[in-house]
Amino acid sequence: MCFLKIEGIHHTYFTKDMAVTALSDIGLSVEEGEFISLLGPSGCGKTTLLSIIAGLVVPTEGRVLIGGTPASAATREIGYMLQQDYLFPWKTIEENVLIGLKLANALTPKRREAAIRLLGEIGLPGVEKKLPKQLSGGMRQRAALARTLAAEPKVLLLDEPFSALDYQTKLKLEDLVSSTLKGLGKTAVLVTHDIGEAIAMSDRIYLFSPSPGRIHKIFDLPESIRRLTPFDSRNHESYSKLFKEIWKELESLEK
Ligand SMILES: Nc1ncnc2c1ncn2[C@@H]1O[C@H](COP(=O)(O)OP(=O)(O)OP(=O)(O)O)[C@@H](O)[C@H]1O
Repeated sequence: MCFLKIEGIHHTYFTKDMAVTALSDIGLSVEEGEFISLLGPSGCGKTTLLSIIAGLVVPTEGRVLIGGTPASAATREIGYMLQQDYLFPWKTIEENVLIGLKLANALTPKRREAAIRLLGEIGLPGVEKKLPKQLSGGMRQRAALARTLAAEPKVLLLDEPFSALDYQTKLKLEDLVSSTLKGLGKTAVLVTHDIGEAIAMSDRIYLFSPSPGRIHKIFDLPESIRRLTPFDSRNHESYSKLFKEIWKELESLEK
């Protein structure tokens, strides 16, 4: 069933002395539990589209539906995970993880218990009373994931969440995020510059072209690679072929 629907999105930013059309004629559908990636050259409107899905930017034209209802920033339907973890440095990990629920006046003992359990499940047992500065970069991103999931969003928006991490930590977190989201049946949209990451994590990749941002090509990943973990996908026989195909398309866009 189509869960996240993006219809006829067109967006122009108006500044004092000019207008920049960031997106034109964007339409796509994502089923519940699917993981898609947005890939493309710098400035092709990937972040703008995420902000529109999150309800943070109102598009000039078009609309976003989640489960048939217009998306809005005012609800807890959407979770955002960014390159920086944005944990509050003076709050403990537990306080950070629960902050979204607290602000939304939705913190219950059951949800608190579930959030603490989630911290354990994603490899952070016993860190609840620690401050962010006492954790490594990878551990902080795990805590950021727990904070995002604690609010029980229906759709997760991931804006280059691994790009500030060292390579080994990034590979580990790709596997962790993928298995956690699959386990919970969450729908996710990832923005990345990393072709390998997009292949390893996605069910489908949307390659954007710039000026204005449009969907240039869609890559549906074969079932044989989709059912693997991101790490194993990188070792699958069709990985290199897909990588080359996407790389060639990207190069043609930058000419
Ligand atoms: N607030 C803004 N005001 C004016 N123009 C903007 C604004 N935000 C983005 N743009 C312009 O819109 C276009 C798309 O930008 P956007 O950041 O969405 O692209 P992107 O694909 O995410 O880029 P990158 O990969 O470099 O992060 C660019 O031309 C950018 O300069």
